[in-house]
Amino acid sequence: MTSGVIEIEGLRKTFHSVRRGRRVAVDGFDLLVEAGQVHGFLGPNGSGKTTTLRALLGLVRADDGRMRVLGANAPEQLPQVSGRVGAIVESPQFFGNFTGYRTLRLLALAGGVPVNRVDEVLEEVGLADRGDERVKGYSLGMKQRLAVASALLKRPELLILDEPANGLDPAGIREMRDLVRALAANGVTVLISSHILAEIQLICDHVTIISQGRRVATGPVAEVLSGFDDNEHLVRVDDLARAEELLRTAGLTVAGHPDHLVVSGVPDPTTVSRTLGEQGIWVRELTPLRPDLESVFLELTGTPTHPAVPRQVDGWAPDQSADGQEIDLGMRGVDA
Ligand SMILES: Nc1ncnc2c1ncn2[C@@H]1O[C@H](COP(=O)(O)OP(=O)(O)OP(=O)(O)O)[C@@H](O)[C@H]1O
Repeated sequence: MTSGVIEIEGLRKTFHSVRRGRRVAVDGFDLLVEAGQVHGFLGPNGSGKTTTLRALLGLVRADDGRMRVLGANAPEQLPQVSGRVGAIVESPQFFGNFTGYRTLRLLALAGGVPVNRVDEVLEEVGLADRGDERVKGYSLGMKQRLAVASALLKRPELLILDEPANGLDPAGIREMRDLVRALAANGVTVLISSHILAEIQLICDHVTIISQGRRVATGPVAEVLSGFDDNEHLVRVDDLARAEELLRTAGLTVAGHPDHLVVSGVPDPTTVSRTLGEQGIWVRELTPLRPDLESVFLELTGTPTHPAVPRQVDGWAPDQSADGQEIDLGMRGVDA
């Protein structure tokens, strides 16, 4: 097994409820997060992200699979490493009448953290000048940052954030992004779950995509995207019809649009400009069309996975062992 900060192999979790029956939330899922990564955990609503994180942190019992956090078997050995892990997996609840400073001070005292750390974390999350205000006056973004501050009290090596941008306005999302980048620059490994694709693309260097409880892609963001690059180019010329005919005659795949053409399967764009230029058609625009995470995500998660056909993109074989034992590490967020 590769050594990572987070290692999950073959995680399975099925919920049974009288009202909703049997629901497979995670179906043989694998995840590897290595030191120093800002790793996006991406998937549509209900794809199993929160269940995976809750199982990893011992907040819900896994049915099957092997998990390790900072080398410790999860959840049994989590107490050995919990001081090195910060996690916000469920919406933190704060006392509205407490100030941000008082909230963190209480948490620091409860966690055996020196109280002078409170000012440092307020500074780190950009709340230094708002720490004396009551939490009930905070915006959602400020509350999220206060939650991150609480998770940073212990100076964690690993920070796990479940949907940190959820409900934030664009300014709040930008603040969260800057915060995560600053943490990563200080050497913190970060795992962020989200369904906001653009955010993952902007913040993360690595990504794992989950669909229906299964991993459908993983790797460096650029690599995951390049696997979906059809070498498409947008072409603008004055005589679209003639250009289309010439390119087709040259054996290229062309899609016509009202004011441009899209030529696919052309690694070298000079093929297009030469083919057209030789016939006196001058290219006004020739732009590569790169796939973004959004289109990759739709392609990967838009097709239902078949239970019998694993769609993992690399060679991890799920290991069927180690039953989870429920341990609450108090990492549900902040209960001040
Ligand atoms: N406690 C539970 N009891 C029953 N079913 C559950 C429970 N928790 C999650 N599920 C189901 O498991 C599936 C995965 O849910 P999960 O919350 O892990 O997905 P998610 O990817 O985090 O989604 P979201 O982005 O909406 O939070 C869903 O179908 C969900 O309804």
